[in-house]
Amino acid sequence: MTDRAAKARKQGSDMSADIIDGKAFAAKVRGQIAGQVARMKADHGITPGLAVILVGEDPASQVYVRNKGTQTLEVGMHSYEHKLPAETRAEDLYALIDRLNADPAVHGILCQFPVPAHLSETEIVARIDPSKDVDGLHVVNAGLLASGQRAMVSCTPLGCLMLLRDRLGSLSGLNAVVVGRSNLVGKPMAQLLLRDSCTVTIAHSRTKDIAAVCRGADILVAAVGRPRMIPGDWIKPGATVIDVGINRVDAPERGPGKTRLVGDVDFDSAKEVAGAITPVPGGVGPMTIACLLANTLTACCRIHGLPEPDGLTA
Ligand SMILES: Nc1nc(=O)c2c([nH]1)NC[C@@H]1CN(c3ccc(C(=O)N[C@@H](CCC(=O)O)C(=O)O)cc3)C=[N+]21
Repeated sequence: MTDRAAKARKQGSDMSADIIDGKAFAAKVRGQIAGQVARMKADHGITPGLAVILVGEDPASQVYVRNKGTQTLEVGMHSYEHKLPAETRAEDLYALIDRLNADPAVHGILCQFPVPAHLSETEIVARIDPSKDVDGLHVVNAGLLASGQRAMVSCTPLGCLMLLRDRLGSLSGLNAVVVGRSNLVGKPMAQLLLRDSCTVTIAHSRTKDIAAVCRGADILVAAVGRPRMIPGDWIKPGATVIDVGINRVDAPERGPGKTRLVGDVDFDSAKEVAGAITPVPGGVGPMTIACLLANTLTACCRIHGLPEPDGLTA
Protein backbone atom coordinates (compact mmCIF):
# COMPACT_ATOMS: atom_id res chain seq x y z
CA MET A 1 0.00 0.00 0.00
CA THR A 2 1.32 3.45 -0.84
CA ASP A 3 1.65 6.16 1.80
CA ARG A 4 -1.19 8.10 0.22
CA ALA A 5 -3.43 5.02 0.20
CA ALA A 6 -2.56 4.40 3.84
CA LYS A 7 -3.44 7.99 4.59
CA ALA A 8 -6.76 7.71 2.78
CA ARG A 9 -7.60 4.55 4.68
CA LYS A 10 -6.82 6.30 7.94
CA GLN A 11 -9.25 9.11 7.20
CA GLY A 12 -12.50 8.45 8.98
CA SER A 13 -11.06 5.59 10.99
CA ASP A 14 -10.10 5.74 14.65
CA MET A 15 -6.54 4.47 14.23
CA SER A 16 -3.96 6.58 15.92
CA ALA A 17 -1.26 8.36 13.92
CA ASP A 18 2.05 6.94 12.79
CA ILE A 19 4.80 8.44 14.93
CA ILE A 20 7.56 9.85 12.74
CA ASP A 21 10.88 8.77 14.25
CA GLY A 22 13.07 11.84 13.74
CA LYS A 23 15.77 10.42 15.96
CA ALA A 24 16.21 7.32 13.80
CA PHE A 25 15.96 9.30 10.57
CA ALA A 26 18.58 11.77 11.83
CA ALA A 27 20.93 8.89 12.68
CA LYS A 28 20.52 7.61 9.11
CA VAL A 29 21.28 11.06 7.70
CA ARG A 30 24.39 11.34 9.90
CA GLY A 31 25.52 7.94 8.63
CA GLN A 32 25.24 9.18 5.04
CA ILE A 33 27.17 12.31 5.96
CA ALA A 34 29.91 10.29 7.65
CA GLY A 35 30.31 8.22 4.47
CA GLN A 36 30.62 11.30 2.30
CA VAL A 37 33.05 12.99 4.72
CA ALA A 38 35.26 9.90 4.64
CA ARG A 39 35.22 9.93 0.83
CA MET A 40 36.04 13.62 0.78
CA LYS A 41 39.06 13.05 3.00
CA ALA A 42 40.25 10.08 0.96
CA ASP A 43 39.71 11.59 -2.50
CA HIS A 44 40.54 15.24 -1.88
CA GLY A 45 42.33 15.48 1.47
CA ILE A 46 39.66 17.88 2.72
CA THR A 47 37.96 17.66 6.14
CA PRO A 48 34.81 19.80 6.54
CA GLY A 49 34.95 22.05 9.61
CA LEU A 50 32.16 23.65 11.65
CA ALA A 51 32.72 26.58 14.02
CA VAL A 52 30.11 27.22 16.72
CA ILE A 53 30.14 30.44 18.72
CA LEU A 54 28.44 30.63 22.10
CA VAL A 55 28.23 33.96 23.92
CA GLY A 56 27.34 33.70 27.60
CA GLU A 57 26.33 30.76 29.76
CA ASP A 58 22.68 29.98 29.03
CA PRO A 59 22.37 26.36 30.28
CA ALA A 60 20.08 25.15 27.45
CA SER A 61 22.42 26.64 24.85
CA GLN A 62 25.40 24.96 26.50
CA VAL A 63 23.69 21.57 26.13
CA TYR A 64 22.84 22.18 22.44
CA VAL A 65 26.35 23.38 21.65
CA ARG A 66 27.85 20.34 23.35
CA ASN A 67 25.56 18.00 21.36
CA LYS A 68 26.47 19.74 18.12
CA GLY A 69 30.19 19.41 18.89
CA THR A 70 29.93 15.70 19.71
CA GLN A 71 27.93 14.88 16.57
CA THR A 72 30.23 16.97 14.39
CA LEU A 73 33.21 14.88 15.52
CA GLU A 74 31.22 11.62 15.15
CA VAL A 75 30.70 12.20 11.42
CA GLY A 76 34.43 12.86 11.02
CA MET A 77 34.35 16.66 10.72
CA HIS A 78 36.46 19.16 12.60
CA SER A 79 34.60 21.03 15.35
CA TYR A 80 35.72 24.43 16.58
CA GLU A 81 33.93 25.76 19.66
CA HIS A 82 34.34 29.38 20.67
CA LYS A 83 32.90 30.14 24.10
CA LEU A 84 32.89 33.85 24.84
CA PRO A 85 31.92 35.58 28.09
CA ALA A 86 28.45 37.18 28.28
CA GLU A 87 29.97 40.67 28.39
CA THR A 88 31.90 40.21 25.09
CA ARG A 89 31.94 43.45 23.08
CA ALA A 90 30.42 43.43 19.60
CA GLU A 91 33.71 44.44 17.97
CA ASP A 92 35.51 41.46 19.53
CA LEU A 93 32.79 39.07 18.35
CA TYR A 94 32.98 40.55 14.84
CA ALA A 95 36.77 40.17 14.85
CA LEU A 96 36.31 36.46 15.63
CA ILE A 97 33.72 36.09 12.84
CA ASP A 98 36.11 37.83 10.42
CA ARG A 99 38.85 35.36 11.36
CA LEU A 100 36.52 32.39 10.85
CA ASN A 101 35.33 33.81 7.51
CA ALA A 102 38.95 33.91 6.37
CA ASP A 103 39.95 30.52 7.82
CA PRO A 104 40.12 27.87 5.05
CA ALA A 105 39.64 25.05 7.62
CA VAL A 106 36.20 26.45 8.56
CA HIS A 107 33.32 25.75 6.14
CA GLY A 108 30.38 26.47 8.43
CA ILE A 109 29.87 29.17 11.07
CA LEU A 110 26.98 29.24 13.55
CA CYS A 111 26.46 31.72 16.36
CA GLN A 112 24.10 30.17 18.88
CA PHE A 113 21.07 32.36 19.68
CA PRO A 114 19.85 34.01 21.80
CA VAL A 115 22.83 36.27 22.45
CA PRO A 116 23.01 38.77 25.35
CA ALA A 117 20.84 41.88 24.84
CA HIS A 118 23.73 44.28 24.08
CA LEU A 119 24.50 42.31 20.88
CA SER A 120 22.44 42.37 17.67
CA GLU A 121 21.55 39.04 16.06
CA THR A 122 20.90 40.81 12.76
CA GLU A 123 24.35 42.38 12.72
CA ILE A 124 26.05 39.15 13.77
CA VAL A 125 24.40 37.25 10.92
CA ALA A 126 25.27 40.03 8.46
CA ARG A 127 28.94 39.65 9.40
CA ILE A 128 29.08 35.93 8.49
CA ASP A 129 30.25 35.04 4.98
CA PRO A 130 27.00 33.87 3.25
CA SER A 131 28.79 30.82 1.82
CA LYS A 132 29.59 29.71 5.42
CA ASP A 133 26.18 30.68 6.86
CA VAL A 134 24.98 27.17 7.77
CA ASP A 135 21.93 28.65 9.57
CA GLY A 136 20.75 30.16 6.27
CA LEU A 137 19.95 33.43 8.05
CA HIS A 138 22.01 35.90 6.02
CA VAL A 139 19.83 38.12 3.79
CA VAL A 140 21.72 36.79 0.79
CA ASN A 141 20.65 33.23 1.60
CA ALA A 142 17.07 34.26 2.45
CA GLY A 143 16.93 36.10 -0.88
CA LEU A 144 18.43 33.23 -2.86
CA LEU A 145 15.91 30.81 -1.36
CA ALA A 146 12.97 33.16 -1.98
CA SER A 147 13.99 33.61 -5.62
CA GLY A 148 14.42 29.87 -6.16
CA GLN A 149 18.23 29.85 -6.36
CA ARG A 150 20.86 27.73 -4.68
CA ALA A 151 21.11 28.90 -1.05
CA MET A 152 22.18 27.73 2.36
CA VAL A 153 18.83 26.67 3.89
CA SER A 154 18.05 26.96 7.59
CA CYS A 155 18.58 23.58 9.29
CA THR A 156 15.20 23.07 10.96
CA PRO A 157 13.06 23.66 7.83
CA LEU A 158 15.46 21.50 5.82
CA GLY A 159 15.02 18.70 8.36
CA CYS A 160 11.22 19.06 8.23
CA LEU A 161 11.31 18.89 4.43
CA MET A 162 13.36 15.67 4.54
CA LEU A 163 10.83 14.09 6.92
CA LEU A 164 7.90 15.18 4.73
CA ARG A 165 9.45 13.91 1.50
CA ASP A 166 10.31 10.61 3.16
CA ARG A 167 6.74 10.23 4.40
CA LEU A 168 4.75 11.54 1.44
CA GLY A 169 7.00 11.25 -1.60
CA SER A 170 5.77 14.10 -3.78
CA LEU A 171 4.30 17.10 -1.94
CA SER A 172 2.88 18.56 -5.14
CA GLY A 173 -0.59 20.08 -4.84
CA LEU A 174 -0.95 19.48 -1.09
CA ASN A 175 -2.28 22.21 1.20
CA ALA A 176 0.48 23.16 3.62
CA VAL A 177 -0.09 25.44 6.60
CA VAL A 178 2.91 26.80 8.50
CA VAL A 179 2.01 28.25 11.89
CA GLY A 180 4.67 30.81 12.77
CA ARG A 181 6.54 33.38 10.69
CA SER A 182 10.07 33.50 12.11
CA ASN A 183 13.07 34.09 9.86
CA LEU A 184 14.71 30.93 11.24
CA VAL A 185 11.80 28.52 10.67
CA GLY A 186 8.40 29.77 9.44
CA LYS A 187 9.46 31.83 6.45
CA PRO A 188 12.08 29.44 5.01
CA MET A 189 9.73 26.48 5.66
CA ALA A 190 7.02 28.19 3.58
CA GLN A 191 9.55 28.83 0.78
CA LEU A 192 10.64 25.18 0.71
CA LEU A 193 7.05 23.91 0.63
CA LEU A 194 6.23 26.33 -2.17
CA ARG A 195 9.23 25.08 -4.10
CA ASP A 196 7.86 21.54 -3.75
CA SER A 197 4.57 22.82 -5.27
CA CYS A 198 2.43 22.91 -2.14
CA THR A 199 -0.31 25.50 -1.75
CA VAL A 200 1.16 27.35 1.22
CA THR A 201 -0.50 29.39 3.96
CA ILE A 202 1.47 31.10 6.73
CA ALA A 203 -0.68 31.47 9.84
CA HIS A 204 0.31 33.49 12.91
CA SER A 205 -0.96 35.22 16.05
CA ARG A 206 -3.15 37.63 14.06
CA THR A 207 -4.67 35.05 11.70
CA LYS A 208 -8.49 35.08 11.75
CA ASP A 209 -10.05 31.72 12.64
CA ILE A 210 -6.70 29.96 12.80
CA ALA A 211 -8.45 26.69 13.73
CA ALA A 212 -10.32 26.66 10.39
CA VAL A 213 -7.12 27.51 8.50
CA CYS A 214 -5.28 24.61 10.18
CA ARG A 215 -8.18 22.23 9.43
CA GLY A 216 -7.52 22.75 5.73
CA ALA A 217 -3.94 21.50 6.01
CA ASP A 218 -2.74 18.23 4.50
CA ILE A 219 0.65 19.25 5.95
CA LEU A 220 0.69 21.21 9.20
CA VAL A 221 3.99 22.63 10.45
CA ALA A 222 3.83 24.16 13.92
CA ALA A 223 6.63 26.61 14.74
CA VAL A 224 5.29 29.16 17.19
CA GLY A 225 6.99 28.33 20.47
CA ARG A 226 3.78 28.11 22.51
CA PRO A 227 3.39 24.84 24.42
CA ARG A 228 0.54 22.60 23.16
CA MET A 229 -1.18 25.49 21.37
CA ILE A 230 -2.62 23.31 18.59
CA PRO A 231 -5.26 20.79 19.72
CA GLY A 232 -6.40 17.70 17.83
CA ASP A 233 -9.63 19.33 16.65
CA TRP A 234 -7.60 21.83 14.56
CA ILE A 235 -6.17 18.94 12.55
CA LYS A 236 -7.56 17.45 9.35
CA PRO A 237 -8.03 13.67 9.67
CA GLY A 238 -5.05 11.94 8.08
CA ALA A 239 -2.87 15.08 7.95
CA THR A 240 0.91 14.96 8.37
CA VAL A 241 1.84 17.06 11.42
CA ILE A 242 5.37 18.38 11.95
CA ASP A 243 5.90 19.84 15.42
CA VAL A 244 8.91 22.18 15.55
CA GLY A 245 8.22 23.52 19.04
CA ILE A 246 10.57 22.59 21.86
CA ASN A 247 9.06 24.03 25.04
CA ARG A 248 10.20 23.21 28.55
CA VAL A 249 7.23 23.04 30.91
CA ASP A 250 6.82 22.16 34.59
CA ALA A 251 6.12 18.48 35.20
CA PRO A 252 5.07 18.19 38.85
CA GLU A 253 3.85 14.63 38.10
CA ARG A 254 7.52 13.70 37.72
CA GLY A 255 8.38 15.14 41.12
CA PRO A 256 8.93 18.54 42.67
CA GLY A 257 10.80 21.01 40.46
CA LYS A 258 10.87 18.59 37.47
CA THR A 259 10.33 19.75 33.90
CA ARG A 260 9.78 18.12 30.53
CA LEU A 261 9.74 19.04 26.83
CA VAL A 262 6.51 19.49 24.89
CA GLY A 263 5.81 20.69 21.37
CA ASP A 264 3.52 23.38 19.97
CA VAL A 265 0.99 20.63 19.20
CA ASP A 266 -1.07 18.88 21.87
CA PHE A 267 0.36 15.47 21.04
CA ASP A 268 -2.18 13.29 22.86
CA SER A 269 -5.25 14.73 21.11
CA ALA A 270 -3.46 15.30 17.77
CA LYS A 271 -2.31 11.70 17.42
CA GLU A 272 -5.93 10.52 17.42
CA VAL A 273 -6.63 12.57 14.28
CA ALA A 274 -3.41 12.96 12.30
CA GLY A 275 -2.13 10.41 9.79
CA ALA A 276 1.42 10.94 11.03
CA ILE A 277 3.02 13.19 13.63
CA THR A 278 6.49 14.01 14.94
CA PRO A 279 6.98 13.63 18.70
CA VAL A 280 8.82 16.06 21.01
CA PRO A 281 11.51 15.15 21.89
CA GLY A 282 12.71 12.74 19.19
CA GLY A 283 11.14 14.43 16.17
CA VAL A 284 12.40 17.59 14.52
CA GLY A 285 15.14 18.43 17.09
CA PRO A 286 17.58 15.66 16.10
CA MET A 287 16.95 16.47 12.42
CA THR A 288 18.03 20.07 13.04
CA ILE A 289 21.49 18.98 14.16
CA ALA A 290 21.78 16.40 11.35
CA CYS A 291 20.96 19.15 8.84
CA LEU A 292 23.53 21.46 10.41
CA LEU A 293 26.11 18.81 9.57
CA ALA A 294 24.57 18.34 6.11
CA ASN A 295 24.83 22.09 5.51
CA THR A 296 28.46 22.13 6.62
CA LEU A 297 29.26 19.35 4.14
CA THR A 298 27.32 21.19 1.41
CA ALA A 299 29.14 24.46 2.15
CA CYS A 300 32.47 22.63 2.03
CA CYS A 301 31.65 21.08 -1.36
CA ARG A 302 30.55 24.43 -2.78
CA ILE A 303 33.59 26.28 -1.46
CA HIS A 304 35.89 23.69 -3.06
CA GLY A 305 33.90 23.43 -6.31
CA LEU A 306 33.08 19.75 -5.71
CA PRO A 307 29.76 18.06 -6.60
CA GLU A 308 27.11 18.55 -3.91
CA PRO A 309 26.19 15.66 -1.63
CA ASP A 310 23.24 13.58 -2.84
CA GLY A 311 19.97 13.84 -0.94
CA LEU A 312 21.24 16.29 1.67
CA THR A 313 20.19 19.57 0.08
CA ALA A 314 16.76 21.09 -0.53
N1 LIG B 1 21.82 30.11 15.52
C1 LIG B 1 21.03 29.15 16.02
N2 LIG B 1 20.65 28.13 15.23
C2 LIG B 1 19.85 27.12 15.72
O1 LIG B 1 19.49 26.19 14.98
C3 LIG B 1 19.46 27.18 17.09
C4 LIG B 1 19.89 28.27 17.86
N3 LIG B 1 20.66 29.23 17.30
N4 LIG B 1 19.51 28.39 19.15
C5 LIG B 1 18.70 27.40 19.81
C6 LIG B 1 17.85 26.63 18.84
C7 LIG B 1 17.36 25.31 19.39
N5 LIG B 1 17.95 24.29 18.54
C8 LIG B 1 17.80 22.92 18.79
C9 LIG B 1 18.49 21.94 18.11
C10 LIG B 1 18.36 20.60 18.42
C11 LIG B 1 17.54 20.17 19.44
C12 LIG B 1 17.42 18.73 19.79
O2 LIG B 1 18.20 17.91 19.35
N6 LIG B 1 16.44 18.32 20.63
C13 LIG B 1 16.22 16.95 21.07
C14 LIG B 1 16.31 16.76 22.57
C15 LIG B 1 16.61 17.98 23.37
C16 LIG B 1 16.63 17.80 24.87
O3 LIG B 1 16.38 16.68 25.38
O4 LIG B 1 16.90 18.81 25.54
C17 LIG B 1 14.85 16.47 20.62
O5 LIG B 1 14.00 17.30 20.29
O6 LIG B 1 14.65 15.26 20.58
C18 LIG B 1 16.83 21.13 20.12
C19 LIG B 1 16.95 22.49 19.79
C20 LIG B 1 18.71 24.88 17.59
N7 LIG B 1 18.67 26.22 17.69
